[in-house]
Amino acid sequence: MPMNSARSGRRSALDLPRTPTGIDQVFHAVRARKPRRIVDLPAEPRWRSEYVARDVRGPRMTLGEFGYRREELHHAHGGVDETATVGPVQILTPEGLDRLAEVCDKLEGAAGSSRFIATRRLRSADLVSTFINNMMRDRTFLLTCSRLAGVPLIPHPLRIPTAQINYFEGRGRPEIVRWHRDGMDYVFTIQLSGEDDYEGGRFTYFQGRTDEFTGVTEADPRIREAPCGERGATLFLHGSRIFHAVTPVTEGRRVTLVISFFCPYFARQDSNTFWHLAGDDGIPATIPSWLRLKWPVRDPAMDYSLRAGSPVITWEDVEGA
Ligand SMILES: O=C(O)CCC(=O)C(=O)O
Ligand SMILES: [Fe+2]
Repeated sequence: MPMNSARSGRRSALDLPRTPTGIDQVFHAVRARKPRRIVDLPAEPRWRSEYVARDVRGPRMTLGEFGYRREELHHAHGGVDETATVGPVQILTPEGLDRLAEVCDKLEGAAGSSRFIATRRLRSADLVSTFINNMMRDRTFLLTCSRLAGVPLIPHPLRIPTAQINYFEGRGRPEIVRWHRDGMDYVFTIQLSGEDDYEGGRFTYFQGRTDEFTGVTEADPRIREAPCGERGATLFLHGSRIFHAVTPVTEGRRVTLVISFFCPYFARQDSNTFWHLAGDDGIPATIPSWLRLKWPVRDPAMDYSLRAGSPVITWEDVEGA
């Protein structure tokens, strides 16, 4: 079993609030503001394909191990999309990680507060950072992510949620990630700080179906902690099917980059909902993105790659490892 049970901090993990749903989600959508644009962009190092680590492999859990039945999962290309978690793995070389951490540090001033899921975050980081944009659209990086998840992946065409930097500091109001499931299906979280840099900040998840989460108690052994303390630790999560949260950072500073991908072949099964997105970005910003996601296409790999400004990744590419 790749992940350890959360012994320490289990109590505080379940004390975390849950992301609003239903009518509360609509209130968030009405109040939420479109992500800010920053005018003075910091100078950045150049992204290089060599920053992608070689032969990235890690422990994997299936959605079956979370209680999902095969018939509930996406089927395509003779297989089942059943990867629940992979990792943590080191997806970047030490130098690549240093450069990415530098880039994310410099963007902190542009982060905005939110009470929806993560307390302080910068949405659409790839629209302001050429480094992150190029990293996410690098064919070697995309193939590495696709092979970890087992399906062809490109950056999500919704654009605003596709690259989010979360910042946590242990002073003032506690900075957390509420219990939530992501709107996104294919989510990689890269730790840009190491556990020596902060206290708290545990990545906690529920190893059960999302419809079993309500009413879960502190003693439930399915509340677990992912061992993501190492700097650079990258965890893949089938985000829409797994409840997860981050406990408050009580001291120091924790920074993560959360990148969300899209499988063009499963475009119709994409798990995002309009109100989940609008809860974070507001209604006006969500409408055009939503149309771009839902508009039918003829050739999914090609057409969605155009929408996401990404190289094309096909099933054949994933298999040709
Ligand atoms: O910062 C983290 O470790 C996880 C963040 C997360 O789950 C999210 O932003 O959706
Ligand atoms: Fe999340």
